[in-house]
Amino acid sequence: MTTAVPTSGPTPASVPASAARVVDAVKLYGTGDTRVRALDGVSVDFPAGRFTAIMGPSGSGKSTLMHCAAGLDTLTSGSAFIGDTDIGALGDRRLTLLRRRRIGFVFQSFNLLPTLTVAENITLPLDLAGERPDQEWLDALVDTVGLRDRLHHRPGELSGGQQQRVAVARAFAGSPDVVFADEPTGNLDSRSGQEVLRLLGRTVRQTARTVVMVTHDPVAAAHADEVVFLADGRLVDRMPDPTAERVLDRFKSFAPPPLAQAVTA
Ligand SMILES: Nc1ncnc2c1ncn2[C@@H]1O[C@H](COP(=O)(O)OP(=O)(O)OP(=O)(O)O)[C@@H](O)[C@H]1O
Repeated sequence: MTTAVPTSGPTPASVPASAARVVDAVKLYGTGDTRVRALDGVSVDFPAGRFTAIMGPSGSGKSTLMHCAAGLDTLTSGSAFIGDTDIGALGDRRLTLLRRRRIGFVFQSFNLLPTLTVAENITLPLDLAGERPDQEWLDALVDTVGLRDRLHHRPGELSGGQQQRVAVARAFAGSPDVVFADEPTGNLDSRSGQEVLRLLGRTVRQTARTVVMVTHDPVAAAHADEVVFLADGRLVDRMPDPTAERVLDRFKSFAPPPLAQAVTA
């Protein structure tokens, strides 16, 4: 894989100390006996220019936190900000525009359009937003993800790892304030997963972009600059400069025994 990394490119629209944050976030699902408190008063900031991992046992609220922070879902109470923008105060149209222009997404299942080429998939969010791509930035991104010789292929002709690298390039193509990644290595073998994680880490460190990644994998979390831990819908710890071993140790103290064993296995 090519290791070139874009060093220039457009500056994100705004670069405050926090690329994203939630304040006193509460999210309830259901009503009555079936009511679930998925987020129970979480306040957390995701610093600009950093790679943050969200970890916690299954059901601890990781995906809910990410979805609410990214404006894909709404909080029951509390606030979510992208930069200085309170996304709860935006109407549907402005929220859609904000998601298109200031947020990138990487999902476990790649979510590429099979009929489009790699090049078309990478620029799709920009095309939808009616924006012209910054060609220099795109060129550098394509080199970073190592897919220059695949630009005219379709996703079905690529391996899972290559498809996820396309999804990473797509997420960064519009130079968003923050890229949210939900279990980005969940469908990959460990070697391809490591490549994607290194790619995320390199892009953050060498271009001052911001990534927030949900994972249940201590090895994946160790690629981040910091790990925030959730348990039962609450923020229970933060760990700067994580290693897989320290993350696993900390994780075991939050997870019920069967889960801790599953992660160790
Ligand atoms: N749409 C929903 N309706 C009802 N309950 C939900 C919904 N989405 C999530 N929940 C519940 O909210 C809690 C938190 O779920 P969430 O998916 O955020 O956890 P998670 O930490 O991401 O879990 P996992 O690691 O298993 O993906 C869980 O108890 C879950 O069952």
